[in-house]
Amino acid sequence: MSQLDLAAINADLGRNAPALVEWALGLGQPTIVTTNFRPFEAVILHLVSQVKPDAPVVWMDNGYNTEATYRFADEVTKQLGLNLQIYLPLRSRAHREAVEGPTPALDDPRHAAFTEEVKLEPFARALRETAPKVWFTALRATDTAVRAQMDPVSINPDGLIKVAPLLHWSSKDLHEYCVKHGLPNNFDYVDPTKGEDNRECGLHIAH
Ligand SMILES: Nc1ncnc2c1ncn2[C@@H]1O[C@H](COP(=O)(O)OS(=O)(=O)O)[C@@H](OP(=O)(O)O)[C@H]1O
Repeated sequence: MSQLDLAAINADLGRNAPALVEWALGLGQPTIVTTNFRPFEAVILHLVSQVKPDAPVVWMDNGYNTEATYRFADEVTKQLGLNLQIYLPLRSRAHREAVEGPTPALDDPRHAAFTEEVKLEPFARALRETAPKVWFTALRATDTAVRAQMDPVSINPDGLIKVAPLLHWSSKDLHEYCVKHGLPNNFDYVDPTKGEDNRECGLHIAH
């Protein structure tokens, strides 16, 4: 993997999502797609599952999703026949809230531990158990300032190849893809670890 010419791959395929997906899957390496089932997630799930129907789709269900998100997760999983692998926090939401109360606010010192418990630890566990060499996300340059600086393909210090085929897509592009392919969408999405939009919670930065 160390021989990959990232600059050439990004230049040649970075703005061609289907070709980038084909290239990454063509490496023949263990692969995962992560999704939080936020708006437009059906696009990355469709792109990958069309080429590799059994690719593990990893979802950390933090227990705080909206009913619409749970319904969307079930609908898109069924429609695309996804190999969905759900990772849950080690403690239930009911247990946590009974002893610690509701979700801590962003400026609460307990917020970091909350994020670790409901998102980061389950993801670390998912990475250990699925041991991917290729990791697809639907990160977009417009999400945050950090993502605006990213390349569609990068390699983390552990050698994991991170692929973001939709990095340069607009919401209009994503919407049109959904319409063209008859894909469902979900706009009623909240992430309890983020108090505001455009905030990084450390999952993809840490990996
Ligand atoms: N709960 C959950 N389950 C599975 N995968 C998840 C989850 N939260 C984040 N992600 C993956 O990380 C991508 C970035 O999401 P976030 O912006 O929420 O996370 S972070 O700020 O990087 O921590 C996010 O981007 P998308 O691919 O667009 O969904 C996912 O790939």
